Amino acid sequence: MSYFGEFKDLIQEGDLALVWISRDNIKPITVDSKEFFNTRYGSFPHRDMIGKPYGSQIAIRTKGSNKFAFIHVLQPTPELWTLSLPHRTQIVYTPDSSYIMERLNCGPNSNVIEAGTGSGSFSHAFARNVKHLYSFEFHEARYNQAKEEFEKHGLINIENNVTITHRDVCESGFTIKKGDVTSNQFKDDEEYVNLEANAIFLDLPAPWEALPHLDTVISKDESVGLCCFSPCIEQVDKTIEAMEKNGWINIQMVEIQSKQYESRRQMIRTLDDALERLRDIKSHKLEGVARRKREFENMINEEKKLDTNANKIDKKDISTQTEKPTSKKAQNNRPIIAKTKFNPFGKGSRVREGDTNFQWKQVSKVETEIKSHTSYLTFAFKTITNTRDEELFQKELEFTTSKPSSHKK
Ligand SMILES: C[S@@+](CC[C@H](N)C(=O)[O-])C[C@H]1O[C@@H](n2cnc3c(N)ncnc32)[C@H](O)[C@@H]1O
Repeated sequence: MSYFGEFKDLIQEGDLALVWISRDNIKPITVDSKEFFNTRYGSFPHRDMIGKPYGSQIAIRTKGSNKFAFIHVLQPTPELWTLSLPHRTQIVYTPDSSYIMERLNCGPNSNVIEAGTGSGSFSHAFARNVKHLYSFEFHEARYNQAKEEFEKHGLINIENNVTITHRDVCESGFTIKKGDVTSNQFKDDEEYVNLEANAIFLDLPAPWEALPHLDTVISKDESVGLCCFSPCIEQVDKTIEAMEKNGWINIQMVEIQSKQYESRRQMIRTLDDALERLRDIKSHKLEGVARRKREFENMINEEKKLDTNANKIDKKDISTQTEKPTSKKAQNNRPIIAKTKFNPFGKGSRVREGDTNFQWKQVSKVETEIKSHTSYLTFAFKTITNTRDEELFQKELEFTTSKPSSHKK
């Protein structure tokens, strides 16, 4: 089983762990007892994490204050990796990848082709769920980075359920043979890899160029699913044309719009509330005008008094005596206005959500920050061998007809 799919209880030296700072700030670390995880709130020693269960909260005292700063140390999963990985390209996020795997019937018997590998976001999700992933990337640096990462994460290991190949799939197709730049370990008598793919995912700028190469590497005896991931509708149009030309059927285009809803109560505001609010604003306005007038008159009076006194004192004392009323002083003279009672339109004292003195209705609030790379997903299916296996069919028929029907009385 791959490292990403292997659950462990305790954090250990050398582990790849994900540090959760906030929902949109998750950082990967390799646990090393001599290292620190630095944040703007302070440094978290890795040694404080070792031996603690995954999911633990680690706290430190913040610099120069008596407060605490917290992080949580989590075990990597494909979903968390997607949120924390170093981006080398645009990536596929979980709302899309989970839907695609479901539509392509991915499971423990699936052999999947993925092109291109990019940042390996989707590769991690595929690797956990399928029998074998064949991933292709034509950018040399990205191929090397992804290969190294897959090895480190245990995706390319003894069980070997991921193969990554350096290849331009539009030009050279998907066949993997001895001598190719690939992570595949060929046996002595092996010349080719028999891909027998039954699910294909193409995240390429021109999937219509790669599509004609698929027939030689897909499984012949079952329905094979294909999904092309393209941001522009013009690309979708070209892809559909190529799918139809190459015998792919049941073509359907889908776009995932992921939204999260939060259920909460909202106060019901009536017309009477609105009228009361308007009266409130009007009275505040009048109070304000009267107050400012009073403050101005006070200031003039103070100045007059000071002028009279100034005639009686020495010149050298002037600087200490001529202090005009400051705004602070004016503020101190301000009449204390009684705190307004709650108004249901915003300002005023706070009311706890659901307070039984008010009326509430149930609403849903949309969270806008869910990450998803908006692209069109074009699905199609193909079965190469459509001829009936007569022998198998007869056997099935005999078996079905020989069974006593549960409907017969
Ligand atoms: C958008 S990224 C894929 C992101 C990936 N699905 C993920 O979730 O991280 C597209 C990748 O396809 C690669 N690519 C583009 N054309 C290719 C081709 N003809 N053959 C192989 N890889 C190709 C690019 O180098 C790039 O890394």
